[in-house]
Amino acid sequence: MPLRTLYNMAQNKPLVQKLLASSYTAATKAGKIIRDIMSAGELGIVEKGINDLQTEADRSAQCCIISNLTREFPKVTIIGEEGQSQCDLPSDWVVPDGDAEILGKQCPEEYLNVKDEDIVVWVDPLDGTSEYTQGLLDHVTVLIGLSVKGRAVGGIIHQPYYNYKSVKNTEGRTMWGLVGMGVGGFTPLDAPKDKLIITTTRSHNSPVVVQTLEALKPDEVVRVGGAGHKVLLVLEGQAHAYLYPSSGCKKWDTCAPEGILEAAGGKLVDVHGDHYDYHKEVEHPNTRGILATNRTVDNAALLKKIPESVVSKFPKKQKV
Ligand SMILES: Nc1ncnc2c1ncn2[C@@H]1O[C@H](COP(=O)(O)O)[C@@H](O)[C@H]1OP(=O)(O)O
Ligand SMILES: [Mg+2]
Repeated sequence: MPLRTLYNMAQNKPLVQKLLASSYTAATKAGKIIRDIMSAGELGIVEKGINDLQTEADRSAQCCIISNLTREFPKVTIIGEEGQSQCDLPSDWVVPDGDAEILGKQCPEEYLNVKDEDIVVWVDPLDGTSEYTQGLLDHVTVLIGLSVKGRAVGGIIHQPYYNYKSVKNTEGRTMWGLVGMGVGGFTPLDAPKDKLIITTTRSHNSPVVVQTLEALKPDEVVRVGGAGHKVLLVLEGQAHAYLYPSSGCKKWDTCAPEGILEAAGGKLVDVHGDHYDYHKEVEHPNTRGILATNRTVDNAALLKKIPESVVSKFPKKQKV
């Protein structure tokens, strides 16, 4: 599409739709940066905490996403995993346009009057950092989540190494979702009937995770890295549920996955069945654990199988 046409199209669109479209192109560019840094071989690994790494790819991908979005949406709050420090955006990391497919959609009515101050964007520039450093590249995702008035309503999951084992020089894939508008870049699928497949952490295991899995008696446990990757397995029916009874994940790990999953008819809640809040003052850790389910799964029925001795370890959401 000619650039001028795309520009005019974007001008007339509501803020949430423009943000989603620009997040799509920013996440895709961040994926290219992540692949380039891996190819160059200088990962620049820093230990942020116990079992918590950061690489040059995390830093550069965040620089690309936050700088591009801040340039276009200076009044929107954007919170990134790697802090808020400003960076100089190289000219070839600038993404001038949003995604044309998203901009071409009809925006649901509920977003028409959403203002800058109603939105918080949660950015995980590289989810699955330990797996990235270990060469488990298909576990890596770039996550940009959109929350409106505290609820996760949509976002982008970009998988920079999608099919990299079979496709030479893969450019990855970029998936989007917005509650009320639908999803794109992938096909949501039902989980298989008559069995239970649960995906959970591979790099942050704990006795509570093991105890909970035993109680749910799954037919199969799929241990992979990254919150984004695990929710993709749920979205595409390769797992019925993503279970993580732990407080390790943060808001930037779950905002985009939750928004896209809910746009596809699934659900992501804490171990008590409550949604997380994503407003700008909220604490970053998801201290109440996670259960995300495929659109065909009865989330509440699965929650009931989590033993009370596990559920009681997690605080309940404070009602306001
Ligand atoms: N204990 C923890 N410390 C730091 N990050 C964690 C922890 N547990 C989970 N995470 C984050 O949540 C994501 C999902 O966890 P897991 O892969 O263990 O299921 C991880 O990719 C990691 O994000 P990141 O890789 O962006 O630091
Ligand atoms: Mg993460």
